[in-house]
Amino acid sequence: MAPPPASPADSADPDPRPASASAPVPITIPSPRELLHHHHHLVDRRDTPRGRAWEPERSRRGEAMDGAAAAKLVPGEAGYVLEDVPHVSDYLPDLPTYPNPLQDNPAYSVVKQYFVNPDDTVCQKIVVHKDGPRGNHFRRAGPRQRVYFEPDEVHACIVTCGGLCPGLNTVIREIVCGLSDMYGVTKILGIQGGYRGFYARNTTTLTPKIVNDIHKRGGTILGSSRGGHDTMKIVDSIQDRGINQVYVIGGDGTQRGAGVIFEEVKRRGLKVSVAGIPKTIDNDIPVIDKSFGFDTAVEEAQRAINAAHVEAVSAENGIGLVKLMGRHSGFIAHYATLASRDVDCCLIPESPFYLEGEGGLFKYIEKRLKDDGHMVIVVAEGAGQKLIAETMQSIGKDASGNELLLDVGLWLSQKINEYFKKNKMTINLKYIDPTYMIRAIPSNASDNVYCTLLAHSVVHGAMAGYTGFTIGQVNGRHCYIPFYRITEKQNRVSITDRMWARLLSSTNQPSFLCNKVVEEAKKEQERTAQLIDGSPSHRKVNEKVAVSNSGGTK
Ligand SMILES: Nc1ncnc2c1ncn2[C@@H]1O[C@H](COP(=O)(O)OP(=O)(O)OP(=O)(O)O)[C@@H](O)[C@H]1O
Ligand SMILES: O=P(O)(O)OC[C@H]1O[C@](O)(CO)[C@@H](O)[C@@H]1O
Ligand SMILES: [Mg+2]
Repeated sequence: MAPPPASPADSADPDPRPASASAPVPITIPSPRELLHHHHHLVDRRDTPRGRAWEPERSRRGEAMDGAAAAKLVPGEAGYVLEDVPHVSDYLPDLPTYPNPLQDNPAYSVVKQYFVNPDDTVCQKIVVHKDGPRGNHFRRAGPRQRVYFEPDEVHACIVTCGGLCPGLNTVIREIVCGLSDMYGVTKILGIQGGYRGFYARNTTTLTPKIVNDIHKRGGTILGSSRGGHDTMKIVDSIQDRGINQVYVIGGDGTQRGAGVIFEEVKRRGLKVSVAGIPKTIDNDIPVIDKSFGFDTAVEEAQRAINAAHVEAVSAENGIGLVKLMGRHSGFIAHYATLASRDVDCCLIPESPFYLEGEGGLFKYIEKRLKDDGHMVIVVAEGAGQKLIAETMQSIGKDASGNELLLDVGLWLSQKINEYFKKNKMTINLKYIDPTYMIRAIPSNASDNVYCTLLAHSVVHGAMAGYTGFTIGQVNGRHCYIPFYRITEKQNRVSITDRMWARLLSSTNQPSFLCNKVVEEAKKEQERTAQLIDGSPSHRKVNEKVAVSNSGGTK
């Protein structure tokens, strides 16, 4: 039988969050827009491609931004700021806590210092200057000595939303096994078909036995969907079913949806942890080191690039053209190109290119064919969309409001063929589109381990009562990140970064950049660096703290 609950007041709990008496008192800064004013994405995202994507649900997005408005910023010495995540006890202050059952688990009890220190945080910016501020930190993930849910009390659910990605089934498996093996939880529901499954589909019971083999399969055993996020119906379903831990696996849209669910759960005063596991094959989620499935995608892309290379070298003036995924962020194309070394040109959404004239793509292809007799081009699906739109009509949006892309691969094939026909030069172009084949495979070994750790860390967080957070690896350490930090901007390839320069030097392709584009890209990088550094906002936080400590006003 579980030991009786200890009241938060009299327990000698070394962890539970409003931490020890000596720890800095968390302050709630009412307006992060003010604190993070230099970060334009937070102000109004209606004009950004992503902002537009959510227009049908703008009111909900508005609510999600309230999560940011209640940012829990805890300042410390030398410009240190902890950007903390919400906790169920923030709005339900008298909840009992329980000893973590892991302490009696033979597998884990041998680990020295198994429970993480409650004061551990993970810094967002790993490279700092001697006199620079220590910067932004997130709460370190991991098991706490005391938890806010008894195993018998937990009724968890898992949902997967958005596009497929290698590793989804591994994450599902490891949430189920983590809950069961580490915490003795037995009630776990699978929500079918994404968010709409909460109110429009039957649920599936998930047990370690049922999920035992699923990591060997691609896709998600729960199914997924776009659109259909009806907050009220979803939270009604959570409430009616008595669900108290919600694990949401998905991309930026999904995490935004989870943020809204969290706000509504909080408004209703429910003891429910809402936790996200970021998923996107595009690797476009900010803050975290990389998203799961990305490694697998880059590895699988090699097969398509190899095929393109073989085709190209075997024909007269052979051109192998491979399209890879990457709606707004060209990471897969970038890394697959760097890994392969057979690629002569990589085109990504972040780096505009042009076809005609000196320094354009056609002249470069011509030169490559004259020099080598063949070439391989990798293009990310979101590349060149503006160019294509000059001659083709937009094809609308998907159910979630994401702009549907025009097929850059087909368009480019046609343009290249036309150009060389006009110039009376024989070419043999083979276009390979492996996009869905790459996305649908199971995760590789390294992603399997990554997914396992993410799943276990998210379970520890929910059991400890944290909510409104996404689990993420930052500088190699797992931590709990507030939803709004994951959704406020997009991770994109920086074309003024050393990594992109490495690619340019490996392919020898033209940079296609005029000075104006380079300057704009540098400014954007500067803005992003400031956000990551957080120095202006941290100074503001510290100023505010100093003012409130001295009782003064400014
Ligand atoms: N602002 C929002 N508020 C509430 N729900 C949202 C919001 N944005 C997206 N969603 C919901 O999240 C789900 C997934 O969104 P979307 O289809 O954009 O995929 P995603 O999670 O971004 O993943 P990916 O783009 O990597 O495939 C959809 O059901 C959508 O309705
Ligand atoms: O599954 P769908 O709706 O065709 O979406 C494809 C999109 O999903 C992603 O795989 C993930 O966002 C993108 O790379 C791609 O543009
Ligand atoms: Mg998305």
